[in-house]
Amino acid sequence: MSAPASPPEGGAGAPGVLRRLEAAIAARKGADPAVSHTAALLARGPGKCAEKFGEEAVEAIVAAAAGDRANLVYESADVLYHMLVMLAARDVALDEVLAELARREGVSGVAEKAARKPR
Ligand SMILES: N=c1c2ncn([C@@H]3O[C@H](COP(=O)(O)OP(=O)(O)OP(=O)(O)O)[C@@H](O)[C@H]3O)c2ncn1[C@@H]1O[C@H](COP(=O)(O)O)[C@@H](O)[C@H]1O
Repeated sequence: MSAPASPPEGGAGAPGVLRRLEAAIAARKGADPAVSHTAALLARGPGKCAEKFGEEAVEAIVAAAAGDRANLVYESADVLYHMLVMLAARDVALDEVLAELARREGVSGVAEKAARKPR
């Protein structure tokens, strides 16, 4: 019997911490908003979750523009958490996003943009 084909190096999966965070967020759906920040956010609806993601992204942008490395790391963690909450609010799995990234692997952004332009 021949050996199974090797998966692409590194695979297309999320690191454990992102997987655990996605599961924690999913588990908070319908939980008591008084004891869970995630539940409180989800209870306010997908629009509010998207708005919070935008606010956190701006905070990361400010840190990056200021060259505040420590704050950029901190705010980027907030961005990732709030992105997962926003996705959960719309029932989009992290795997769907990762599959899109995997699909793009090896496709130059410059070539992709050129292909989109009308001929
Ligand atoms: N990773 C996070 C995480 N990152 C940031 N935050 C919270 O996100 C909030 C962002 O602060 P803001 O002041 O911007 O938001 P806010 O307090 O809603 O203020 P307003 O804008 O509403 O005035 C803070 O309360 C942070 O504690 C997080 N809350 C939860 N998690 C993860 O989610 C898990 C479940 O948390 P709970 O849902 O709270 O049980 C935790 O174990 C963590 O792993």
